[in-house]
Amino acid sequence: MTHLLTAQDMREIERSAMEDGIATGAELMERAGRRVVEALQAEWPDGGRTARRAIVLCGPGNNGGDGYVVARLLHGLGWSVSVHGMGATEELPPDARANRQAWEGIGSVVPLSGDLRIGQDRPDLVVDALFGTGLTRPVDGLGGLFRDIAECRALGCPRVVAVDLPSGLCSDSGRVIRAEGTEPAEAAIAADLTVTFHRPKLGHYLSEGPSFCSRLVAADIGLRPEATAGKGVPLAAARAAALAKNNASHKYDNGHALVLTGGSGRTGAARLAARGALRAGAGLVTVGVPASAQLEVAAQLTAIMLTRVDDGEELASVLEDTRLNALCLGPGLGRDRVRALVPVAVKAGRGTVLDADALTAFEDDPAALFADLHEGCILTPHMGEFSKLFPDLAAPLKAAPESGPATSRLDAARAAAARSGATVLLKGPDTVIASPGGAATIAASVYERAAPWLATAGTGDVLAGIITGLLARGFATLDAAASGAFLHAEAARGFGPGLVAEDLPEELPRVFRALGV
Ligand SMILES: NC(=O)C1=CN([C@@H]2O[C@H](COP(=O)(O)OP(=O)(O)OC[C@H]3O[C@@H](n4cnc5c(N)ncnc54)[C@H](OP(=O)(O)O)[C@@H]3O)[C@@H](O)[C@H]2O)[C@@H](O)CC1
Ligand SMILES: Nc1ncnc2c1ncn2[C@@H]1O[C@H](COP(=O)(O)OP(=O)(O)O)[C@@H](O)[C@H]1O
Ligand SMILES: [K+]
Repeated sequence: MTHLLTAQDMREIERSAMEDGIATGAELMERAGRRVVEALQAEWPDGGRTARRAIVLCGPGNNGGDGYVVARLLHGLGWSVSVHGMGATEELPPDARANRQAWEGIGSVVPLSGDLRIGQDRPDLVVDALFGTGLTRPVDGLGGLFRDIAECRALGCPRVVAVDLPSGLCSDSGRVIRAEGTEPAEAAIAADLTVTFHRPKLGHYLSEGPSFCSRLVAADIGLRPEATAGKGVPLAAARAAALAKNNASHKYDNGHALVLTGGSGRTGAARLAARGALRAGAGLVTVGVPASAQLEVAAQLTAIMLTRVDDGEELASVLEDTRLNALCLGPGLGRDRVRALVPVAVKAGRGTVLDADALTAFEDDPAALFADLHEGCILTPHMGEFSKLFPDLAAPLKAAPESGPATSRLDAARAAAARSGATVLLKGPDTVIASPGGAATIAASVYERAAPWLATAGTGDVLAGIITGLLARGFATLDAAASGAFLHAEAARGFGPGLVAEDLPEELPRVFRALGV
């Protein structure tokens, strides 16, 4: 399982490797530079040409130090290399200084100026080794150069390789550190290939990170895997063994999910959720309908059952059947039904997914919702819904982050979980999931797992249903949310272009089979 690290985690791992004599800083830097060169050779094997030209941009810290190693190695491979560096040699940290001096035995270091324009030179490659995990404030005075690089890159030349992290990006949040009023494109360098070391960082997966990294390689620099134990946030995955059904089980062993719907004409969302719950493997799924929608829903369902739930009292009486062990409220529910049903549902103490209307209906008084939430509850907002329930936590995500580490979507989800007492799943290509105790996971549909066809109406309803189905099957809360988000994205990837929400539940059997369930 891949764990995403913070910059602090990485510094600790590096420090303990040096203390334990696993490697010196100089060795790690040499390996880092070498891995970058190997990765770019593997990425662009068209390098048979002899007269290749690279511009290497080196910052004032150890990221710059990696850059001087890359410059030296490319030179050794016959590249024509020009190096533009920040800071005076004697002010660089020791390993970076030594590598700059080694480069100065080969070529010169031109002081980096914001007036540099690579368009005139047309290099084949730009190596961005300005800033990595140590960026703490907006990059000053290089906006023109960054724009120039972006414009040339858009024309197909040069290729840009980022050392560890695209400069300007915050390693912990994936957000571009920039002054209010500046554009991300003038505050960070977008890369074609990003080569990071040991393990990916949170910033490679969150927010703008993937679009600035483009492609990500995590290269081994000889740090021990054990050093990472207990650190980082796992990427969500699903386990075949947990998803398999016991051969001796009967339907009630796999739980009974209840999905509440709104009135006539707005039952599609709950039906999508119910289908998601059924395909996720719940033993039974029932839709709770008001009188006005009974015929409409009955005409549309077959394997899914139906029960009348007109008000809170009826819901309480339906929930006397303790075999109903997982509830889903929100998709298409309507504000009035939310107010009537959500308090009853939450007080019943079952695994409960609250989505859509069940969140926004509490916009005026989120505390009224939070008062009754318990550890079996999962809130599944997208950013708009999140902003309504947690406006103060959403605000820093909307403002330009002027210092690093910047508040991340993960920080916001963790704070929301702690405040609400429920697991919070904040949706997006970088879905973050946090439980009230602080445990978290990231279900990212980025890089080779991109699932852009999920951006269509109703897919969130299916996600709520899949998670409800897993809760019904007995998955622990965080696991249900994480596995559900993973399966949902895999279903979208499996179906591919043209996906609409209805396709997602029907794709799940193929996802299970591919996982070896
Ligand atoms: N950890 C590991 O295991 C390994 C790490 N390795 C490499 O080290 C990198 C981390 O190095 P790092 O800590 O020196 O930070 P880095 O990103 O070079 O920047 C810090 C410098 O920039 C400065 N500075 C910051 N913001 C600025 C701004 N806006 N404008 C101007 N200056 C600014 C800051 O100055 P200060 O804030 O101190 O004033 C400081 O001088 C990491 O990304 C990886 O590439 C590898 O060698 C292999 C093993
Ligand atoms: N570009 C994207 N890449 C990956 N997943 C996405 C993308 N856009 C949306 N999604 C996912 O699709 C779902 C959309 O849910 P939501 O916004 O609630 O839509 P709806 O309310 O129409 O069902 C979420 O699971 C979200 O994470
Ligand atoms: K960099």
